[in-house]
Amino acid sequence: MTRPILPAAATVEAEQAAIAGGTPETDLMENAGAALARAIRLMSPWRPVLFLAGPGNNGGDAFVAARHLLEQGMQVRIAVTGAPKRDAARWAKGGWHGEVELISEETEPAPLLVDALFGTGLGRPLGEELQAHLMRLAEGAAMTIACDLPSGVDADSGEMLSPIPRYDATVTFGALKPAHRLAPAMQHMGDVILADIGLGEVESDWREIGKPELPAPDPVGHKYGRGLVHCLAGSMPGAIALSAHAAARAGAGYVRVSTSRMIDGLPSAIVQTDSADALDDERIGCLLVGPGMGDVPPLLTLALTKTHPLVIDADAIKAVGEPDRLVGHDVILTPHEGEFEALFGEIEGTKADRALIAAQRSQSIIVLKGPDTLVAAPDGRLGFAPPAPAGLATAGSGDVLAGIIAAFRARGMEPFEAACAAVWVHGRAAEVAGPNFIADDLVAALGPLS
Ligand SMILES: NC(=O)C1=CN([C@@H]2O[C@H](COP(=O)(O)OP(=O)(O)OC[C@H]3O[C@@H](n4cnc5c(N)ncnc54)[C@H](OP(=O)(O)O)[C@@H]3O)[C@@H](O)[C@H]2O)[C@@H](O)CC1
Ligand SMILES: Nc1ncnc2c1ncn2[C@@H]1O[C@H](COP(=O)(O)OP(=O)(O)O)[C@@H](O)[C@H]1O
Ligand SMILES: [K+]
Repeated sequence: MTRPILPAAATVEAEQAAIAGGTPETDLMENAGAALARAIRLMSPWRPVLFLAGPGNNGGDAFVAARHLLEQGMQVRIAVTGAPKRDAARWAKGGWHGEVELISEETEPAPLLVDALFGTGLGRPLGEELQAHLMRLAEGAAMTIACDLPSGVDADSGEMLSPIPRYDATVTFGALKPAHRLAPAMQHMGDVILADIGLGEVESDWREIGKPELPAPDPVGHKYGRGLVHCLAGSMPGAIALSAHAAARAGAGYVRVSTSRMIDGLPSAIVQTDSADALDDERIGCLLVGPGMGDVPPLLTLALTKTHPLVIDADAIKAVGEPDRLVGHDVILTPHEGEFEALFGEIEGTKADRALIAAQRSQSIIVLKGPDTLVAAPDGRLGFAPPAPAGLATAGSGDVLAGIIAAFRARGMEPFEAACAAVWVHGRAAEVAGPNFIADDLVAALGPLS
């Protein structure tokens, strides 16, 4: 099961629904604080802890967690910004019988810092002084954990309203928030641990992309049944060669490239053809256009005259012109930010909003790439990629991703599922490939993952 992701307002709605269903708010906070304490014990059983508690319910969670840890014999201190402003937080503070410090220059760091200043309720940047205390106390700690979100992060956009330290872990409740999987905040989260606090089954069209279930080869199937990927080569055939190779290693039964001249270095198993008729082959499970296309827009036009499922990448994205040209086709588009803006212009909102609006306008699956890749569907589904190595920022890695998507689509996966699965496999291939890999190494890593 993949982990649900909810924007801040929807999190509050889920919380309110649980309360309306008979779970008191204080029970939710008790569960959150107990889960935070359990995570702390698992990660660092005996380090003395300093909790920083803010005025809202994020701070309330800290008082509950501190009580649990003290009962378990740990050394715990708690330092606050002031008095709690919320009923549940006041209740939580009432259950704490230890000392309470006021956060100031005098506050001594501890080996383990837990930041429970602000969570989903952060409405503005931290005051300068508080922000400086947070940084100083984080620097003085051997390990840092954020309660729900690092304080300073906008839960929905992943923007940092104030600078924040890098945390070893973030413990969140009920559902992930978009910021856990959006740059720049995501790089500061460490491991993101999701705790069940009694909200029940959280329904959301937004989910973290998890390990996919790929279709198993039919024991009595043939190569076309395993998926025929057809690639259109353009003026720079090296890129489509990478895509074709990736498609083959990602389990397509047959990979073919339309090219007017032989491409060197492609495995012999990949068929090269200059026959125009090859494109009318009804067995084609996915047609890929764009990698290395160069300034040859008729290639995209040609692809759009066919009814095969399409992956449109790289130069071909810029050649689309108007998003509604894609309506009525079965398309997965794989833009990076530059290609996205070239096709869709400037769209207001968070990265999540922009990807969903683009999916609506083009009636296509949008794979909006970057360190925080998103997969958006016109029906509102949104997949958030788990973190992947920054080494993916290397020439040709996008071509490899396009080839994997085409293979999974040709293998019969539904377009949104195929794109999500490919993004997951691409990220794991980068982990397997180790440091300083080149795009060809990603291809080599695909076999066991696909
Ligand atoms: N959802 C759930 O199911 C559950 C949620 N839980 C927990 O609740 C958290 C959300 O709690 P929350 O809504 O009280 O907000 P929170 O983040 O504590 O801060 C708001 C307070 O800070 C203030 N304030 C804001 N920005 C500020 C700034 N820059 N500088 C100074 N002050 C600032 C703001 O007051 P203001 O001054 O704006 O009136 C307000 O008083 C959530 O992250 C999770 O940990 C769990 O308990 C269990 C169930
Ligand atoms: N810093 C990063 N961390 C993780 N993944 C990244 C990072 N930068 C880029 N990527 C991924 O690498 C791939 C790059 O694709 P693209 O920009 O099309 O490059 P190219 O055109 O060189 O193939 C995308 O899948 C993108 O999500
Ligand atoms: K926090």
